Amino acid sequence: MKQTLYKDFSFDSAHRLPHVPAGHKCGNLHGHTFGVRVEVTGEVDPYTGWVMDFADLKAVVKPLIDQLDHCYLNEIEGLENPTSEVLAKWIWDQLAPKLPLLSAIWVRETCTSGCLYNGN
Ligand SMILES: Nc1nc2c(c(=O)[nH]1)N=C([C@H](O)[C@H](O)COP(=O)(O)OP(=O)(O)OP(=O)(O)O)CN2
Ligand SMILES: [Zn+2]
Repeated sequence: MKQTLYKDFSFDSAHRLPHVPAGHKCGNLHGHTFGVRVEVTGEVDPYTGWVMDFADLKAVVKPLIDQLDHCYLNEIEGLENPTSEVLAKWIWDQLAPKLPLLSAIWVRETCTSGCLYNGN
């Protein structure tokens, strides 16, 4: 039986979107408390009753979140245009080699806006 687990993280950072039309508010430097949800999908081990330990998931993801926290995202290699879409794929690319069961990355920029990337 396969099931999907998730763990939520957040970080506070600044960004601006350099490719928006002139006058677009997101071309200005601004900040968000970004939300990141990391999902893994796999078989539930019949003995442990879990796909993987939430603590092990956190141990893999937290160092990356710490790298993004309190920084100017545009200065990070690969995040020169840090839309939610670019950020979700960037996070996927960083985590996939370390999390074989990775099945989705959610990035939330505001209470009402976000992005889902599942590696396709
Ligand atoms: N497809 C995308 N569109 C926008 C992105 C993005 O990453 N991908 N990003 C932004 C801005 O960064 C902006 O900070 C968030 O936009 P928005 O949801 O419009 O923010 P609001 O607070 O104005 O939203 P409300 O509708 O007031 O909740 C813009 N677009
Ligand atoms: Zn923004």
